[in-house]
Amino acid sequence: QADLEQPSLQETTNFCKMDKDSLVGSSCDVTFTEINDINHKIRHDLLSLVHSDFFKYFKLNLYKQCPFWSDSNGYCVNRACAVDVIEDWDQLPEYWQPEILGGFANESVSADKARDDECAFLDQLCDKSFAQKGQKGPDIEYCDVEDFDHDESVLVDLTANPERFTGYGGEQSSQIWSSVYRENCFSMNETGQSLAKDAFYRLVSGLHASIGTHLSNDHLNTETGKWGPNLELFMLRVGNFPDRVANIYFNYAVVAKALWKIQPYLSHLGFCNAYHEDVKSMITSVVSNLDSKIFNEDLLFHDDISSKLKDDFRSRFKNVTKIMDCVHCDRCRLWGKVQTTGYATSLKILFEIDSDDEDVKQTIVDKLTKYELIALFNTFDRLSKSIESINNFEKMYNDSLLTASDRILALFKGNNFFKLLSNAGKSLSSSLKDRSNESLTLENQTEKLSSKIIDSKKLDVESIGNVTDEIKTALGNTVSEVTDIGGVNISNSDFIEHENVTEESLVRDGESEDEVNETNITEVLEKKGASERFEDVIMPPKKTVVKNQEEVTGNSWSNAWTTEIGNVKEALRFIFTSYVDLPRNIAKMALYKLNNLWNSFVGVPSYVNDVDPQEPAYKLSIQ
Ligand SMILES: Cc1cc2nc3c(=O)[nH]c(=O)nc-3n(C[C@H](O)[C@H](O)[C@H](O)COP(=O)(O)OP(=O)(O)OC[C@H]3O[C@@H](n4cnc5c(N)ncnc54)[C@H](O)[C@@H]3O)c2cc1C
Repeated sequence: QADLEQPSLQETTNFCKMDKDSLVGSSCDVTFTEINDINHKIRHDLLSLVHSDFFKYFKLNLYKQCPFWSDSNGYCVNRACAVDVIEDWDQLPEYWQPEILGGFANESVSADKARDDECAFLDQLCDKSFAQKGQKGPDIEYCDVEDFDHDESVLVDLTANPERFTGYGGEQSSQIWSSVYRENCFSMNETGQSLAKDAFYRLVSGLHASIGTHLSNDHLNTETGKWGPNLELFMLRVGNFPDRVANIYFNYAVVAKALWKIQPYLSHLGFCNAYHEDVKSMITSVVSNLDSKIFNEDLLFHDDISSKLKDDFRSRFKNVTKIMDCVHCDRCRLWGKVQTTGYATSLKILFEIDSDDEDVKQTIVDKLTKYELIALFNTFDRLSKSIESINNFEKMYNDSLLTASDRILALFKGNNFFKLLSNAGKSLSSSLKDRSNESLTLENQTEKLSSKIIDSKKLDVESIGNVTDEIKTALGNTVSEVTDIGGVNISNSDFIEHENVTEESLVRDGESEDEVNETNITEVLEKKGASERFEDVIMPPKKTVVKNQEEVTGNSWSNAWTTEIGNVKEALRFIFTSYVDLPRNIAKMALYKLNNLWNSFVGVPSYVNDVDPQEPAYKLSIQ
């Protein structure tokens, strides 16, 4: 419900407002940017590591009863909630087979027996057993490590059951999350509690946010049936809440510090070198990029009083891991169990390996069960994947905020389009200058022509002056409309058909055919060689000179015939020239649109009127 009240993606800028150069937390001497850099370096090796045969199998009891309340209130029936457990032992690689490992002398051993001995078998996989518990000492466990050895436990290939959107939600998951957050109500009121309480909250919130990131990143698009990132969902669950994003980074720092801390003792362990030689080198290359300053665990529980707080912290976190047994969706339960076990292991390493005695440290690491180690590295991988996804989502988010003009700008910049456009602008402006010169010549010609007309026809001086002024204005605009925008010469006049200044326009502008002696105009133009000079001037078809009224009325059939033929010719000419003009018109339209976009981008009004000012160039005679 709270999510429904969230602002829409476009209304929020929280994602961008995060200061990535600030520290991840008061107990972390590392910035968000530094963690991004570390993650970038280790991502590949970490991924290979968790796909290795040692780290990809996890064992858990999927059918354990919820210890806190009756869980008969529902199951997740989606296919996506299901976990594919390993039932067919034969499908495992050869080196996992009992006979290869020498774990079972008798090949006829029953499948059940094999399952029972699975733990022993897995222990034999490595040079050193991770399952030795040693004698009972003080409780240093943050999760129930006995869980893995349960009769009903199943072996799961984590890579075959990715953590992603399952559709699990509603009251059931809400109940789980509120129980998890309720564990954060520490009863003690002592110094340091606020830091511990804060750390506890950040751990569970970071887990919650990391799960939210994965289900948004690997989300089922019900329309296309494809899995992929869903930015809108991510923003609703995580992206709009910088504190949630920060908590993922905090968890990353906590787990990374735990790995850094056990690094010297890991070298003592034989990680299945016989089967996967790279495992050790992959661990080294991941952990060697981590730094002790990434998280300072000493700030949390540093004196005797706080040891009580630590006990409280430990038992509360253990409860969180147990709450995972109440999750109805198996796939969610699997990953909830893996990750809470991973955090529990990190906390054990951080808060219990505090002795100065190297042997004690080594013993604690040696006592880590194989499943704790698997959970630890897989939890680190989950956080690493979350951080990678957050960075991808941020790119998607920024892209979604780009306006259309920004996109064009980015495109132009990326393709060095400005250079091209400026070159185009130069050639355009020079061609326009040429055209302007031609137009000025035309203006002179027209003026001379006008005076000729005045002389020859002794017409009203004023009306001819008007005609000339109109022509001048039209020609003047052609020159003045060359605008310089941001160093790019784009002429609006290019979008105006200035070829319009034709003999026909002279005729039209010069009032009626009666007043302007068309023959004289043509004669003058011919004398001046105008047709050579004004190559781009489209000459209208010669008008049919109507000689006298009698001929017209006397032969109306032939008149109609001539008109129809004229119309057909005109139509054919129109079709033909349309094809010829098509490429040029497309180019002009593109330039026109670009100019409009540019004008709106730089915030100036559009100079070009969308309405075509010209009269149609072709007119059919309808009688
Ligand atoms: C252990 C566990 C594992 C799960 N794994 C998966 C999975 O793999 N795939 C899958 O699709 N679903 C999974 N879910 C379900 C998923 O976490 C959500 O509960 C579900 O998608 C419904 O989401 P929601 O928007 O209703 O709010 P929820 O995520 O259920 O959150 C409830 C309330 O908690 C608050 N909140 C949300 N996130 C945070 C945060 N990071 N920090 C602090 N407060 C927060 C908000 O106020 C929110 O309204 C899992 C649930 C659990 C309990």
